[in-house]
Amino acid sequence: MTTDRVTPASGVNSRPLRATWRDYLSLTKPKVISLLLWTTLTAMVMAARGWPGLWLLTVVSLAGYMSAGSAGVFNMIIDRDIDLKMKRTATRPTTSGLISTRNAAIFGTTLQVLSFVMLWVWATPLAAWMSLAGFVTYVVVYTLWLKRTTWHNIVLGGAAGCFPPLVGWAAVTGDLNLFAWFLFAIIFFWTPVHFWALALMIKDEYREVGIPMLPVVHGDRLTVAQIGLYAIYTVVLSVMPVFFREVGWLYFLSALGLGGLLLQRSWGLYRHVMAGNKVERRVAVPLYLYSMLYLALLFVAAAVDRVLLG
Ligand code: HEM
Ligand SMILES: CC(C)=CCC/C(C)=C/CC/C(C)=C/COP(=O)(O)OP(=O)(O)O
Repeated sequence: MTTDRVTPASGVNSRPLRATWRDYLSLTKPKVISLLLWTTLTAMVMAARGWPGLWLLTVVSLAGYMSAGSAGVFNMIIDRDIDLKMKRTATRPTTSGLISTRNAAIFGTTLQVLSFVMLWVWATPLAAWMSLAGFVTYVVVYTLWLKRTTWHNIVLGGAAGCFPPLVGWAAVTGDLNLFAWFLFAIIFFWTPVHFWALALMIKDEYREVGIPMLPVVHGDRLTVAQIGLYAIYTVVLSVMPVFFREVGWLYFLSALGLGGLLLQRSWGLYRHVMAGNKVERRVAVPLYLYSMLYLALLFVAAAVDRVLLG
């Protein structure tokens, strides 16, 4: 049973601990959201081919944060049993009982409802629907359904993280074009590279709690091969918008340069593991960290290109 209040484990001070706003904020996974929001805001600039306006940027940033944050809250409620057993997640307020399930659910619901209304009223209804679709995909498709049942969880459930650029695009134009769907697809193929590089390092924790992540189910070799494949898909897909004249040479060169580094790091990890070595942090961490820089810079390049050359 989770409670609203917990007492310090030491027992020295019996004063009950109360959750602060920082604890509630931590339920929203702020660091992950920073990159999700980055893809939303840069997509807005791409859609507007310029400055989308301070008001719209502010509304979408706030509402986007609240929607993705709400998804994080429900993910932490649903997963509190396994989060409790993994070192990385054991201290989350939902697992320690610092924030009760009921309070977390009220918080998450409030964020989602407010976000939907804000996007509907001050952006566009399609932006509100796209945001809700991201929420449902993360909470229902990924967390409730796929995460515990199949190693395809990341590829299919990862679609959740592809919605933020659609939210941004729809907020500016009221609809979605082919280029917006390219942005969706780039994140779709990027996600396995991002996550499996990390999963290789924390697979023992996933094994212990019975989560069928790819390295747990099929081992390191197949995982690095899949990472390499998805890195190739990502890079190929990232240059395709150029051939549809959606972006120009500035983006093209950036996508090739950034993509080249993604392939190089994936190849390094592949060779390391295929040579019979155990996965080491010094080869997996750089790929995991670079994957985030890659996505952030690729989206900047597309935005700058469409503003300057569009
Ligand atoms: C199925 C999809 C995804 C899974 C399973 C996943 C999983 C993870 C995990 C387990 C971490 C480690 C966080 C920690 O240390 O607590 C992480 C970090 C991160 N992820 Fe993802 N991720 C996914 C998609 C995304 C997407 C779509 C984005 C943004 C576009 C993203 C951005 C980040 C960022 C910025 C971090 C670093 C956070 C930090 O330093 O604490 N992730 N991800
Ligand atoms: C538009 C919109 C609302 C989109 C929402 C998309 C969203 C919140 C994506 C987050 C992806 C993510 C952090 C997955 C990790 O979950 P996990 O359960 O595997 O990680 P954990 O073990 O750290 O909890």
